[in-house]
Amino acid sequence: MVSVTWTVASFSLSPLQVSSFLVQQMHMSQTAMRASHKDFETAVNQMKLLKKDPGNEMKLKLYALYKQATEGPCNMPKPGVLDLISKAKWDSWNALGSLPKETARQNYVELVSSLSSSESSSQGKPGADSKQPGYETLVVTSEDGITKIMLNRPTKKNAITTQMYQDIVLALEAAGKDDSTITVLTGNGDYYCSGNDLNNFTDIPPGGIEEQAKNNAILLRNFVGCFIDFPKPLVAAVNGPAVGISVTLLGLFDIVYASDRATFHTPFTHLGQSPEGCSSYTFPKIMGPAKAAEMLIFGKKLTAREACAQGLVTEVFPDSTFQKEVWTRLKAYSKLPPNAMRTSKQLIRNVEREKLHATNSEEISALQGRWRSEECTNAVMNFLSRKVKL
Ligand SMILES: CCCCC/C=C/C(=O)SCCNC(=O)CCNC(=O)[C@H](O)C(C)(C)COP(=O)(O)OP(=O)(O)OC[C@H]1O[C@@H](n2cnc3c(N)ncnc32)[C@H](O)[C@@H]1OP(=O)(O)O
Repeated sequence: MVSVTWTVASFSLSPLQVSSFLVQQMHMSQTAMRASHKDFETAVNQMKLLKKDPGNEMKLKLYALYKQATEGPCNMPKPGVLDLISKAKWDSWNALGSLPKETARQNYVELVSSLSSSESSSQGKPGADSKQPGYETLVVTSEDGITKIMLNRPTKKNAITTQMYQDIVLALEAAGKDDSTITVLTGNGDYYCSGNDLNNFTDIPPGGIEEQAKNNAILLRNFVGCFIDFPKPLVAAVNGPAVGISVTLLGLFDIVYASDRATFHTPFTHLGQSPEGCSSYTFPKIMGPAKAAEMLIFGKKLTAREACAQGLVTEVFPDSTFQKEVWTRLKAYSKLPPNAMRTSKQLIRNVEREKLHATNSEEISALQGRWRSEECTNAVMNFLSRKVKL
């Protein structure tokens, strides 16, 4: 896939953001020393050396300032509403109005300088997203007969990128074949997972939205299929709030342990989308049709205790002892005879394996329609431009 992104001073820009910050930028440096062309060039080169992605919002600000500094006020025709990326670029640049080139240059230089210094002062600090060799955004460890797959984008609430869907599939395939007896999925940081990374929708291939919907459908079918066919006991350790696909998939796990800080939210309608992860089948079966409808159609958010009362969660632990209690319990389970556990899991899954795959296909074909809809486009744009928070 060729991703449609903008590259400004080495960063690809794929965001949707109309920021009031840009307007503030107009006034920010009117009294500051003017940056020379040389300072500007140095800042452009400095951007190439930054190790950490500064985030979409910042990249968008830099894009607009760069264009203003090099070309002056926005002179392009306004793109159509469905051309998400071009529209976001246009909005950002246009918001700078008649900001003089020198001021834009100065603001760009100051912004890059603040990014460079915050990067050097935060190096090595805990809490930042870190990369493990092999996987971009997962930490996979195997110990005491347990393979742990930890989502590792804490600063983005462990939102699942396209790369991450693929990495999770690879990690599950490897875990299914390794020596461990149990596999656990969990999250790093305060969230378990905030669901699909909505920026995935801004990565538009040459074939446009149609091709994007087809690619997403293939990705999702394979991803959910891996959970349906996973051969060993699969446990979710839900360490914090869970959103979207990270909630729907829980119906395919064998055990779901949750911290009492966790919440369970499936805001599909708000996003102009429809349920996935086989939840249109598993949720009504687990909690009954009325409760399932309230979650899947109306986006009702459940607390951990409510989710437990409705059968989606196996057991809730106090957040302060969550890790200790869960891992003690799992270590004990991991010593049980592995083949007997696998056989029991297979017997349970075989009863409905075909039904689950059929549900996966049906949900994905409904979603393909949703992804092409204006409801979905507008909802994603709203989130990425921060007009609403779910
Ligand atoms: C291709 C296959 C598709 C499969 C279909 C899947 C469907 C779903 O999963 S639908 C659910 C999608 N998820 C969401 O709609 C959640 C969106 N996120 C939020 O509403 C909020 O971020 C929050 C409630 C999860 C957390 O709010 P808050 O505590 O205020 O933290 P921030 O919003 O500041 O988040 C920090 C940082 O993380 C970014 N982020 C969080 N979640 C997502 C996400 N799902 N997609 C993209 N980005 C996300 C957020 O934008 C912030 O980034 P920066 O502003 O750059 O710091």
